[in-house]
Amino acid sequence: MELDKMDENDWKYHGEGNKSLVVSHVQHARVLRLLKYSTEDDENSHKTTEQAFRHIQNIVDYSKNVMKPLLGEKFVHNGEAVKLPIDFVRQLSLKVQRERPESRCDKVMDTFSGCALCLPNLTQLSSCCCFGQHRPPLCIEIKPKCGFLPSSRHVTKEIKSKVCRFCMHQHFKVTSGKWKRLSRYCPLDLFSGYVTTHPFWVLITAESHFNGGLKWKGGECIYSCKDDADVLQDLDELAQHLRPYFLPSGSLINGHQASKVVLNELIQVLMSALLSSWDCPRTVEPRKTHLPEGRVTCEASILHRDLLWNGNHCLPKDCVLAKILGTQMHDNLDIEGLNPLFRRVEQHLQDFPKESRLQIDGPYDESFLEKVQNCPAEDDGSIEYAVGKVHQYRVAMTAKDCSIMIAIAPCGEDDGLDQNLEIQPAKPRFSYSVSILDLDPKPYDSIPHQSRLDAKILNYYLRSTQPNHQEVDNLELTNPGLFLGRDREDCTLVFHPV
Ligand SMILES: O=P(O)(O)O[C@@H]1[C@@H](OP(=O)(O)O)[C@H](OP(=O)(O)O)[C@H](O)[C@H](OP(=O)(O)O)[C@H]1OP(=O)(O)O
Ligand SMILES: Nc1ncnc2c1ncn2[C@@H]1O[C@H](COP(=O)(O)OP(=O)(O)OP(=O)(O)O)[C@@H](O)[C@H]1O
Repeated sequence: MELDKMDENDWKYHGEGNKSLVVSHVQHARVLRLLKYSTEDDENSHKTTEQAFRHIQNIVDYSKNVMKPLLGEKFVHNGEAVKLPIDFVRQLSLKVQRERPESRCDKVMDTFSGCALCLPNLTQLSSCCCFGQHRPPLCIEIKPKCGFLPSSRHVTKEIKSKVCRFCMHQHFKVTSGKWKRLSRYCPLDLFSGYVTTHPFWVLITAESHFNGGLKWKGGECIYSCKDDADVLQDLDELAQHLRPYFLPSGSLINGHQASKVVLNELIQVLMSALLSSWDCPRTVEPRKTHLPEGRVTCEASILHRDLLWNGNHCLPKDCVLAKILGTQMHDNLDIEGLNPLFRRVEQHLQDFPKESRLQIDGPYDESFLEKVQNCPAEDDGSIEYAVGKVHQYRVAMTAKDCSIMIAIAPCGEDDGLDQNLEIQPAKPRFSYSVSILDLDPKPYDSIPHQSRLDAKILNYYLRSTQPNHQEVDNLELTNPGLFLGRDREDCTLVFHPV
């Protein structure tokens, strides 16, 4: 990429989240991730080039030096911070504006600093995998969210050890209007290690709202979740795109039946990608990560509880889900247990305002990772313990909010597969790559907000499911949310390690 010859016509809108907007190159497998600012946030919108560059460099350092060692070299692409010509950024901003979803337009793209994060386009496999193939790669993005129930002795509300945060939180989201309806996705189903197609069905259809459902073919978005969409019609359309990949050209199956077959094939590939032990030779039975008893079932999940209870709860060691779950579990005190430690750090910073060795806002280097990994097991009253726990909590928050991209491509017998695993769920054969994205550091000063949010989520959930509930806090509550539908049949498939 020649930074002095940037042309906005070479880039197109790709997607965005709460904090960044992403454009992809029309020819090369690169994306630029630009910062976004709230229109009301004057202070941030005028971040200087140096400040914005530092901010993006912090993201790179955090991905590279902290999240990559925790999540695995193979899954994380940290990218590089770049400075772009300001005219290019302004033209780009005008160009992409009409493509942006209305729900994201409460924020504007940063056109002041000229800084961005340049990353590989993870919706496209590296060329070696598609060698000799005419079909473009497919890609599915999912956002798994938090996959365990807290077991901390600091948790004061019993419901938190029964119903997972995602299932409780969605009642609040529906009530506040962020989501139009409840989803049947429960992260604990996905992370349970009990192999069933249910969470995958939910994830690849519109049922999961923003927690999945984005699909690309050759880098072009072919399907995204819409709140008001006709799910069945949309799925048939999606299946049309997928048909050439999963059904032989002469196949006579048509209509909904064909859609079901094709989507099931896709799910098999997804399951293999998410549950493959990447560090194990494929001929060896993968080692398993056993999940703590009693922490794997969420009472709000629609998956049959007896199935989960009878299951052997383990994820193949080193599969992407085990890596993410392990990192999420660095939050082992829960926000309730973290609060007093956060206050200890605050007090210390008040007493020693020039203190920088705690690395609250970085640098995110080996020494930061050391604080995360070598935090004392018991509270010895020290500032080291408190800051270690705060850092662990922030690392866990990042892992609870990351997304997974699974890019898959059909491959012929002789294709070079290099680092990508090859699987054979059915003919034809596929290769795939798995990446984890959105690994930004979560701000230290968002911890008090997390604490308030925790109480709010709990109250909304109890209020909407238990009419006689007494408030946990004196928060103002309105409109109880809806209840989960439990009418969906599930289909269980046997998973064979590859
Ligand atoms: O609090 P949550 O669990 O709703 O997560 C937020 C996400 O909502 P989600 O549930 O995925 O729809 C939210 O995603 P959306 O904007 O809803 O796509 C953000 O990722 C937010 O992180 P940040 O403030 O941008 O760093 C996320 O906030 P934190 O990870 O900082 O809590
Ligand atoms: N390297 C990449 N390759 C392809 N697509 C990407 C890449 N990085 C991000 N995207 C796309 O852009 C979207 C927004 O990026 P990202 O999730 O990093 O934004 P965010 O604002 O940090 O999100 P959040 O709302 O979680 O804070 C992603 O959901 C994904 O679809």
